[in-house]
Amino acid sequence: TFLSQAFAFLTSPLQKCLVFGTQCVAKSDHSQPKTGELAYRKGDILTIMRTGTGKEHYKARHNTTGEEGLISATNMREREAIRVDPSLSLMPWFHGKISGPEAVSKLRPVEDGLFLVRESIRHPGDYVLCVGYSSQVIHYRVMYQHSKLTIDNTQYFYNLIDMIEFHSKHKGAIATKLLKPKDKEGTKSAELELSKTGWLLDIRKLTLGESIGEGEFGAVFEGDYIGQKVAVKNIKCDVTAQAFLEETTVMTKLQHKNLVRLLGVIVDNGLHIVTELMAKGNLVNFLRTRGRFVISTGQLLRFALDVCEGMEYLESKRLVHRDLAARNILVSNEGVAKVSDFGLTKVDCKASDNAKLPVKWTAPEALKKEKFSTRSDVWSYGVLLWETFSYGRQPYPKMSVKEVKERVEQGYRMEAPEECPPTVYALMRGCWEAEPKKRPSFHKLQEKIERELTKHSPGPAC
Ligand SMILES: Nc1ncnc2c1ncn2[C@@H]1O[C@H](COP(=O)(O)OP(=O)(O)OP(=O)(O)O)[C@@H](O)[C@H]1O
Repeated sequence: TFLSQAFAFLTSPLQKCLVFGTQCVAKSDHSQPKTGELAYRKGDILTIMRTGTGKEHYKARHNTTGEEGLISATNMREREAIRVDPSLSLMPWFHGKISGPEAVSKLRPVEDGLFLVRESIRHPGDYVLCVGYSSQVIHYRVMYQHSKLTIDNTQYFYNLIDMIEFHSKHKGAIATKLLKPKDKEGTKSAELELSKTGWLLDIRKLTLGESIGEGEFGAVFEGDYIGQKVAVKNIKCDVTAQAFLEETTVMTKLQHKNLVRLLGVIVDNGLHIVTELMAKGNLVNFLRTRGRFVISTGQLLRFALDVCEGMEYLESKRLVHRDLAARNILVSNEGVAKVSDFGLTKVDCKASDNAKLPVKWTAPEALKKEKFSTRSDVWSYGVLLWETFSYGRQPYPKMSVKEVKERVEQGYRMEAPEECPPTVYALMRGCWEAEPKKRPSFHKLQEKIERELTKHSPGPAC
């Protein structure tokens, strides 16, 4: 509840200026459009293309019909954010380890096509698909073979989500199509929730292009979603997909010019997370491939300011990023830097698993006492400033993670990058104060960077 209170959110009408790509929901029918206007029904999702003739008018595209036309912003609302809710599940029909008789009792009264999946007790690691048919419950053993799942040794699936999807559309080797999931008590279908709130996109409208990056959990592809360039992360493993669902629900609450925007998700062949395309890739590669002869100090300051503004917004939502680093900053086609990768983002809290922490970026109190806060994000921001002004170098060069941990604890701090303005180095040192309270806020950092920026011309966009 504390999480949902923190995010009690947004069904307000749209008053502010809408940017390209914003998705909104129609508040009522508009079935008799005048020439040039777009027809839509209550609940339809529209994508803003550009501002129209009047202040409240926008050119928009209908997400289902693909038609374009003018709309009035007063008749639209922003898509609702999804509450962070641990009961949201991509597999609500998965009941874990329960026995056959238990499964049968859950499926009573038996209906044709009513189903659930359980983990086999007799064959640990295998699953059982239990389906109602002709007043009986049939148990199909799902075997794990060569890293894939199969019931009949002819159809193979990457994960349970895929298997259920397939048999909802085709009978295949089983007695009936899967018609109705029997949800586990206490779970809510994420797919239904995403669909109700307008965040579920349609795979038929997505065209995938080339691979543009490799994340820890899968490749990222360039794509097109009804005319908008997008980036798509596909997560095939269902357990990982479930974990990413949390990152995604956090992203539904965030709308800021310096945060990579979520456009929606697709549940098909695992989970597809669709975000705006950041054509110039991540900041580390961007800086390394261009270097100091191409990118001016003014441009570096511009990036630093962009990130700072995005972080100030996150702070205003009481969110802590916990993985702020130049590799998680992406650069748009227009050269705007935006914060991404909200995988570890949490409301101010203790870490639950610090084995995976990015040590070179993490504040000492977060490493030692698991105390994450906006001020520990400020520490990471200092390291990000260092990476930026050294044009994408690895921080604490030549030092091992263990060494960094020990020496930083004893007071060691990195030297200024070559040709770094002294005022910027002073900011880094401020971010690296051992005492979190002594570190500047993102607001203060923003003011200082803005002041510094007035001394440098930003230079041409790279
Ligand atoms: N929206 C995007 N636009 C353009 N490129 C992107 C986008 N998202 C990711 N990429 C590219 O793909 C790479 C991998 O991104 P991804 O977020 O999957 O990596 P990651 O940091 O390992 O994250 P995770 O741990 O969440 O998998 C990025 O470094 C970037 O180059």
